[in-house]
Parts: sequence; structure tokens; C-alpha cells
Amino acid sequence: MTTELSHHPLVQHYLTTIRDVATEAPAFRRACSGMTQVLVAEAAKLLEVDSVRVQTPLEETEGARIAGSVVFVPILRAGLGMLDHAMATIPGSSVGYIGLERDEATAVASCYYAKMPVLDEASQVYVLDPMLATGGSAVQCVDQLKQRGAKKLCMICIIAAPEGIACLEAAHPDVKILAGKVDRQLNEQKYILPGLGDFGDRLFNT
Ligand SMILES: O=P(O)(O)OC[C@H]1O[C@H](OP(=O)(O)OP(=O)(O)O)[C@H](O)[C@@H]1O
Ligand SMILES: O=c1cc[nH]c(=O)[nH]1
Ligand SMILES: [Mg+2]
Repeated sequence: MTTELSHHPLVQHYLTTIRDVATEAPAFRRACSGMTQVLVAEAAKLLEVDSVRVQTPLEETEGARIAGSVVFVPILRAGLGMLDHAMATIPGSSVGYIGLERDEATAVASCYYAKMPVLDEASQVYVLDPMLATGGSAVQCVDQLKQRGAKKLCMICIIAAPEGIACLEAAHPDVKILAGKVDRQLNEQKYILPGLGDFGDRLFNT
């Protein structure tokens, strides 16, 4: 598996805003959107294109269009914070949803919802989840996507823990990861350090 880090200055700028304990929900949401826009654009480098001809008002010239379908799969809840800008960046994309929630005591995620578009081996599937902590949620999500036919998968996250990367790599070595930052470690409650706290709570003001 390849894990890629974004070195884009905007990603580092927005990450600092969302880490900051003083950042409240409105600014947190704006920073999350701004960061997602850059990460999705970087992850879109994976897309293949078909050569096409295009007629300008003056003459015909060469062009390119995305080949195959693009599918975004936000992991609820927190992944919803990344969805709007992902869809705006690739307006022809499809969206699947998966709900996964970690048990507060064990940090083991369980699935409470799934609704997917048709997937096939040509679909480029991007899983959206800002936090890759133990990796349990990502592995369960990818398990389900592969069962439904997905073969080309990329996980886009804002912060990844080394433990989460190792877990996803062990279970699904073919899945690419694009992260805004790889943080130091998990704490005893399986929160990422230094991290940003509970992403879902900060995004949804709960
Ligand atoms: O890598 P893992 O250890 O599985 O942790 C990562 C997951 O934890 C958080 O979700 P949470 O369970 O808090 O649900 P929420 O998004 O509804 O708050 C986060 O949004 C990820 O989905
Ligand atoms: O640090 C973490 C780990 C999992 N989920 C979060 O929202 N934050
Ligand atoms: Mg949460």
C-alpha cells in the first residue's frame, strides 16, 4: 500500500485551525471544507482519463474526460464534513454512505447503515473519513466496498495515526491512503495524539 502525505500549505494552514481547541463549529466547518478541497484535488491524480475531441467556438482540439465512475463514500458521521467539497470538486461523482460508530469503551466500530451505488472494478472509490485512528472503521468500510465489487480504493483522511495505517495496510494492502498529517500515536482511549479531539462532536456541535 502507498501512504501519501499532503504537503500543500493550505492543508497545513487549515489543519492548524481544526486542531485548535479554541476553534468553534463555524470556523471548524470552513477549515474542514477548505482542507477537503485540496485533498480531493490531490487524490484525483489517481483518475484515468479518455482522450476526446472538443469543439471550441473557433475550432476542434484535443481534450480529456474522466474515464469510469468516481464514487465518494463518507463514513458517518464525521465523513459528512468532507462530502460537500468532494462532490463540488467532481460533480459527476456518485455517493455511497456507511454509518460506523465506535463503542466508547472498546473503540470497536459497528455498522448501523449502508447504502451504496453500483460499484464495479472500474469505479474509483474514495472513502472519506477525517480520522484514521485504530483503523477499525476504515477496514470495515473497505470490507463492505470490496464485497460489492470495488477494486480501486483510496482512503482520504485529515489525520492518520500510525496504528491505523498499519491496521488498514495489514487488512487491505492494495488500498491507497492520502492523509493531511500522520500524528504521533493513540492514547489509552484510542484518540489520536496530538489530534483534534472528537471530530464528529466538533463538526456537529454536540
Ligand atoms: O479508526 P477508528 O479507531 O475506527 O476511529 C475512527 C473513527 O472514529 C470516529 O468516528 P466515531 O465512531 O466517533 O463516530 P462519529 O463520526 O459518528 O462521531 C471517526 O470519525 C472515524 O470514523
Ligand atoms: O482522535 C480521534 C479518534 C477517533 N475519532 C475521533 O473523532 N478522534
Ligand atoms: Mg465521534
